Amino acid sequence: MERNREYCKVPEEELTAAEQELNEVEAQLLNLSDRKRQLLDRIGQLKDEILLKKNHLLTSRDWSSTDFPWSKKVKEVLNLVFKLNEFRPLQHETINAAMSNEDVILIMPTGGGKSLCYQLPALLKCGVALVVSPLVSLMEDQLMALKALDVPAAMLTATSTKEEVKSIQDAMLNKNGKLKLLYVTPEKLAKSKSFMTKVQKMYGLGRLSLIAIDEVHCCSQWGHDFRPDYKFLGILKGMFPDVPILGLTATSTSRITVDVQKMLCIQGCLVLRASFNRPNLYYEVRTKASSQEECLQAVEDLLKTRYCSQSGIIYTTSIKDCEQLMHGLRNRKLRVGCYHANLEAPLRSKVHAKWLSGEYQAVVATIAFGLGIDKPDVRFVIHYSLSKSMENFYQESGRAGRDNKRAECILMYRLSDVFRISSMVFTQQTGLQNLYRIVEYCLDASRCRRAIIASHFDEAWDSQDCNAMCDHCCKPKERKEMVVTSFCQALYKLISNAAAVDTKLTAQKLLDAWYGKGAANLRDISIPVPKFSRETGPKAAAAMSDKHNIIMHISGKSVPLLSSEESHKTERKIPLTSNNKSLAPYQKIETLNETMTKSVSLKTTRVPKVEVLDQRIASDDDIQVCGAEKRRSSWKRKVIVLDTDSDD
Ligand SMILES: Nc1ncnc2c1ncn2[C@@H]1O[C@H](COP(=O)(O)OP(=O)(O)OP(=O)(O)O)[C@@H](O)[C@H]1O
Repeated sequence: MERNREYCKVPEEELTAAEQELNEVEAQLLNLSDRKRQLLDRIGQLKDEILLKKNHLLTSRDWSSTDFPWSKKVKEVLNLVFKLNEFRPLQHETINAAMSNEDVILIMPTGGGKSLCYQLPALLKCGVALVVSPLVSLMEDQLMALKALDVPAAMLTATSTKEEVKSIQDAMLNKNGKLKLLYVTPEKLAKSKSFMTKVQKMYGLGRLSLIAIDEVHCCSQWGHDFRPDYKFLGILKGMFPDVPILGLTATSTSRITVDVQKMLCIQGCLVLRASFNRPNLYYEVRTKASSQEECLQAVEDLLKTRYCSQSGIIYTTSIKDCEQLMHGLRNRKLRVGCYHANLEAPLRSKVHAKWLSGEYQAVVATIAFGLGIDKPDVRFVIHYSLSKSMENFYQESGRAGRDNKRAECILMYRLSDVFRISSMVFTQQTGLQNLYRIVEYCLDASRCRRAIIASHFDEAWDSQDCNAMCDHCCKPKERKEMVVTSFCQALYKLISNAAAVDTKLTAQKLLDAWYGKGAANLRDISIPVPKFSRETGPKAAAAMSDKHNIIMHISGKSVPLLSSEESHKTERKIPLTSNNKSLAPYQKIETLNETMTKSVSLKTTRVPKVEVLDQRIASDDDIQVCGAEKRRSSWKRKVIVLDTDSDD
């Protein structure tokens, strides 16, 4: 009996001891995991510091010096091979950095002369430079220009013949080969193992002189042009650590640049950024009429008077618009051609050639007409509807005035185009965000257009820099600020009313109801008719929807309004019209019936953020603060500025 009790005591004691030890181990684990977290944080910080230090060191070097061992040769090649007298801003710096085997990201506006920055070092260095370029047509243009200068260059694409591939691969590995530049698409690099093996061999022979990556912003998901195959380029630095990488782009915000550095594993590299200001470009935003006829008339007037016998481009959003506008203008006896992705390549080349020769005054085009356009005397670029992002707009409008003479960039804005484009872009990761930046550019009724562009690209701006080269600085409008609380409440109420009676609500119907027009069951007599004109109404509505973080998604003609937090979750619930091909993948997810696909039930959408925001903007103090400090935070979105056509 006694022995038994003793026997029981042993496991009890052991259990207590084990539990105690477990507690101690857990406490230690907790301490260790705390320490692990601290160390990881610190390692991250130290890595950042090292990168920053490296970047400061790189940035503080005088890259424009003419005392580098290769400086004399650089000047000679510039004059004798490229037949140029002087460098343009940042070209010399980039070339010196590439010659020093540093990785560089060069951000230089379109037409600034980026190609020379890798072509010239490629000629000076031993071996072959690999140039990654996104478009075959771009590569062809480059090869043509290099051929004219007698520079040995070649390109490899998916359509290169076996013989071409063989002769290029031989040239890559031949110690005495003359080849200096090899253009390839990112797809070729990503998908052709045998080609990558040849590049590795070339590297082994010390013949890979540098890697230039054109349109490098395509690496970043934050960019407007993300290309999945660019992701593959991330392995290059690891494979060829001592070969300098030169990333080139015309458009990159700081966020995109950091992302690109990460993707390419060249964090802390030298970043050279040329000014985005194109002093010779005049920027203007015009209100676009609602009828097709009036829009055509407006473009006709511009082409026949202001731009009479001048050359230009008219950008449209869709192929259908492009063709319609071209026919409309031709019917009005204007010499225009159209250019879009659905045309066969020979036809596109023909249109391009006719435009270059002056046979066509303008090309009506989609964004397919862009990369590689190098006509110096483009005097106007008209955006027949807004672009999908500031980056797109800047790049497209930047095709004007490459000869540095005055040229004009006119954007025709109307609210309904915002709806159309948002339906095209809302499935893209940053599609709506990007679109709203350009909407802000259009809606801002007083700020210098160039200042908006500069701030978008994180460039310092002085109000004197514009030199009256935008519609606002040229003719400053009287500025009026309004508190939009009551307007938000009015719109919210109208939307709620429509939801209550389960009625479809289009943007037009919403505005009609606000102005006391349209279907009686959508109107609300308790809501005062706005005192500003009907033309200003859509601007105000769009300004509020954006500035108050209510995002408009369009599906067919319905306009659900969502708070930004909810938009992501709710996006997939938005039913789609069957004719909206770009959104087709989501249609598979949808189980909604046909009637639902034609109308978005407002009950399923979430609007109430308006009220929350309104409470916060109810104080006059708040409004003054945000008026004085517009960029401070989301609270900047409290006041909208309306056109002077408002009578209030
Ligand atoms: N230093 C220079 N002096 C005079 N002209 C130059 C100089 N550097 C480049 N150019 C010319 O400027 C034009 C544009 O150059 P390039 O095509 O390299 O520009 P880019 O920056 O690549 O433009 P995009 O982004 O549109 O491709 C070309 O006609 C080129 O010959």
